[in-house]
Amino acid sequence: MSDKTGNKPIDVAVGILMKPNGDVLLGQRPAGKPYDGYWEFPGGKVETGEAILDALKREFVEELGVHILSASQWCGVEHVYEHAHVRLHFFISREWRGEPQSLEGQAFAWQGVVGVSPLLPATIPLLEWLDQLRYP
Ligand SMILES: Nc1nc2c([nH]c(=O)n2[C@@H]2O[C@H](COP(=O)(O)OP(=O)(O)OP(=O)(O)O)[C@@H](O)[C@H]2O)c(=O)[nH]1
Repeated sequence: MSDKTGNKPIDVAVGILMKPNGDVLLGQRPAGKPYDGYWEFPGGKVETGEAILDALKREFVEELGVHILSASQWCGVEHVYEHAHVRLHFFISREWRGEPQSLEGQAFAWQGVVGVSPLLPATIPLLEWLDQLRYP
């Protein structure tokens, strides 16, 4: 659905890498992007004609040098920011190849109980759902 300004949502593929102990990987948005310095799960915009899972895999290689081997679609969230109307497609991956590297100069951190802050507003509600999944 379009928002009040008639803008169509932008699809964004977002990945939650989850270790066997439940730790998840967060990254900090680099300088120059909207909400720079905010923490998020890695990912990015889906390109025209691209499958969402392919976008997820591409972003992880570009940003972190990580090859996602399998991922399951988890949930979707829509959010209207002042800069964009986004439709976030969250995936959970427990199988990947490679150690995350900071290829775009961003900070990243493995977190159990997520303690990094601030988080992107649309991502905040996810943490409670994620904890229900990780620590039932
Ligand atoms: N990756 C990611 N993006 C999120 C999350 N939560 C959330 O609201 N977003 C929003 O989704 C959009 C992602 O776009 P982006 O600017 O990071 O995408 P990109 O890497 O393709 O950027 P580019 O425009 O520089 O190519 C942003 O508007 C961001 O605010 C999240 O947890 N992870």
